[in-house]
Amino acid sequence: MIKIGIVGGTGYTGVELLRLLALHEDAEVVAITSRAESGRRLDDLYPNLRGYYDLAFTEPDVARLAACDVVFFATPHNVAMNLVPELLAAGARVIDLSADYRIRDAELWSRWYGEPHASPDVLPQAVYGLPELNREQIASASLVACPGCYPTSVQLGLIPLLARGLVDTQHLIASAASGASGAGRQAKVDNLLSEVADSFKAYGVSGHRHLPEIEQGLADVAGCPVQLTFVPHLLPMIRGIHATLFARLVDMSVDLQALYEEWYAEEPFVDVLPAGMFPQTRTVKGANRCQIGLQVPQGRDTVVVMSTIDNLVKGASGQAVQNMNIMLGLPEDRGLQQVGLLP
Ligand SMILES: NC(=O)C1=CN([C@@H]2O[C@H](COP(=O)(O)OP(=O)(O)OC[C@H]3O[C@@H](n4cnc5c(N)ncnc54)[C@H](OP(=O)(O)O)[C@@H]3O)[C@@H](O)[C@H]2O)C=CC1
Ligand SMILES: CC(=O)N[C@@H](CCC(=O)OP(=O)(O)O)C(=O)O
Repeated sequence: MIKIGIVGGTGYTGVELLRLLALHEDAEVVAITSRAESGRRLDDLYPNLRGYYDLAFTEPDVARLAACDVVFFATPHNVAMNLVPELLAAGARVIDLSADYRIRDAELWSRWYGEPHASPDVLPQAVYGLPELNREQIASASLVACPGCYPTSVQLGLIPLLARGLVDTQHLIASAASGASGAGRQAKVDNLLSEVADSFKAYGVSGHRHLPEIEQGLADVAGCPVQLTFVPHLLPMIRGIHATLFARLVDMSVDLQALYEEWYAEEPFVDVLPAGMFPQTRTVKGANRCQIGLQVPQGRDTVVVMSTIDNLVKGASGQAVQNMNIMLGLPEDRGLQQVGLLP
């Protein structure tokens, strides 16, 4: 059995890791941390997990975590980057769900996150955990930086167009909407039911911290710098991201539907819908799946791609387990065979 530690076990991505790992036949969670709930049984806080775990939350203790084979960080940014060097030195493999190791350039990271990076020396070891791009490097990585939820949906939606050089790389647009669980479990006025329900709004229009992460990934695929206008929105629902992506075609000779179907044909967790069918957040809810639909309206020169994920699964904890499976040489879908919850 692979021994698993989770730092940040009370948050939404932490408890989603626990839900997925409860049915993973090769993994056993042996350490789970929370400073606020230290000493409390996890099935007391999360009764859906009764019968699956006999564990209580503990303080984050590096020695205890270092004894695990794999440590997940389901913490806000600025936590992993302080503890990871010691864990790597002890021989643990780390999967970080936060943003600490997603951006290769420490200065760029600190510009967007507003503080210096605590372990820039470790950054070159980190592999960006988008399996559809980096499967080989993930397999041998000691440190995997899981992508953010918006970056997963946007990159999976645009990769085939950029890899084939079919669109103008300087005028990409992503209009994306997320459910409220994307903001985490911490109490904030903005996430109260009466603030979120029955309304729809854009936020972070002047610059969201996922922008540099998305541009870094898309530039790698395109082989040149790209410019993206990225506008996130908050949707009055709990789970799900719907990204609508716009790009101007510079080559209109390619059958884009066929390109996407071929590009993702072997990918277990990306589903290209048939022509004329468009994805919904509810059909990927609870599943480690990205569903994509595309259209070139009126046959003009703009392609519109719609990409949906569950922010807590393919956008976070499911993708983290997918990365773990790849790192350990297990079948990639182990523990990840959930079907979307409809309705
Ligand atoms: N929610 C989402 O849809 C997605 C989230 N992410 C990223 O995943 C990470 C976790 O997100 P989410 O689960 O939503 O966050 P939550 O706010 O819901 O949970 C955060 C967890 O981290 C723990 N924690 C907070 N501060 C510290 C600290 N200084 N040291 C140790 N533990 C700490 C908290 O427990 P305690 O304070 O008791 O220790 C809690 O268990 C974040 O970096 C987020 O950006 C990525 C993709 C999607
Ligand atoms: C709805 C909502 O608030 N979503 C979050 C996305 C959180 C996330 O996935 O981001 P990191 O892992 O990069 O912190 C936001 O826009 O900040």
